Amino acid sequence: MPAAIETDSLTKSYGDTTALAGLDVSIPRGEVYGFLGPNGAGKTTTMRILTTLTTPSGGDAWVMGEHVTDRDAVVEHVGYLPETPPVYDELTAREQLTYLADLRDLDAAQRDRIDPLLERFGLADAANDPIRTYSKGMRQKAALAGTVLQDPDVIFLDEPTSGLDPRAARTVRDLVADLADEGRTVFLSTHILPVVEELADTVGMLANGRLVAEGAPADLKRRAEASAEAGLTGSDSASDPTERTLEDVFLSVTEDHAWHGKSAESEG
Ligand SMILES: Nc1ncnc2c1ncn2[C@@H]1O[C@H](COP(=O)(O)OP(=O)(O)OP(=O)(O)O)[C@@H](O)[C@H]1O
Repeated sequence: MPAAIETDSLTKSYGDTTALAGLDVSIPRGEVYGFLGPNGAGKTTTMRILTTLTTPSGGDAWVMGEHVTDRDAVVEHVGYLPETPPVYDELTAREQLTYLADLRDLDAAQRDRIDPLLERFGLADAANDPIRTYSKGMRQKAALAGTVLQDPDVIFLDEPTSGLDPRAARTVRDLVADLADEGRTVFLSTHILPVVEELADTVGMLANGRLVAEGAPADLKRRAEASAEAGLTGSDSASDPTERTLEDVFLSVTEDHAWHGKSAESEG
C-alpha cells in the first residue's frame, strides 16, 4: 500500500529563491505529521505542491499513490486549510459549505455531511448567521468544516490555531485529534511547538527547504538531551538537560542550518 505522502528530492524555485532544496519524506497513512520550520523554510510551498496548487521545479511527490502532476486524482484525496481561512463573510456557514459542495460537484451522500459537520464543529446554532458575525475561532471552525467536507484521506493544515484564543485553539486541536483518530493522515504545519508535541506522531523540521531532523517528538527530545549532556549543543533556555523541550531541538537544528541559503532574517 503506498504511503499517504511521499516526496523524492522535491525542489521548488521562484526565480533566484530556492524554496525547497530536495525534500524527502515518507509519511504512512493515519499519521499526524508535524511540519515545523522558521518563516520562509518552505512549509507552505510543500503543502501547495502536495495539494496541486503549484508545480514542483524538480523531483517527485505522491499523495495516496497519485503523482502530484495528476491533479484530478490527487484532489479526490486531499483537504487543505490555508493559513488565512478561505471563508466568505457574506455567506452563512451552511451557505459556505453548500457553495463548496457545488464547486466540488459533491454527490448527495457527501452533501448529507453538512448538517452533522456543523453540529460536530459547534456551529449548528450559528449556521444561518453570516460568517462576518463570527469570532475568529468560529471562522476557523467553519473553514475546517469545509476542508473535511468531502471526507479527504489526507488533510493539510497550515497554522490551524494561529491567532486563536486558548479556548478556540483547544477546540481546533481537539477536532484535529478526532480527525486523526478516524484514521486520516494529517499534515500539520506550524510554528507552535506545543501543538505538535501534543498531536504529532512524527515531527519533521524544515530549514532552508531541507529536512534537518525527523522523528517522534519524544525521540527528538531524547537526542537533544543526549547532545546537551555531551556538550554538543548549547541553548540558553535549557540549562538542565532533562528539561529540554522540542523548542530547544528546533532552535538548535534550525540555527545549525542557517548558512545553507538565505537566513531567516533576510526574509523580512
Ligand atoms: N509565490 C512566490 N513567489 C516568490 N517567492 C516565493 C513565493 N512563495 C514563496 N516564496 C519564497 O519561498 C520561500 C519559502 O516560502 P514558504 O511560504 O513556503 O515558507 P513557509 O515555511 O511557509 O514560511 P511561513 O512560516 O512564513 O509561512 C521563501 O523565501 C518565500 O519568500
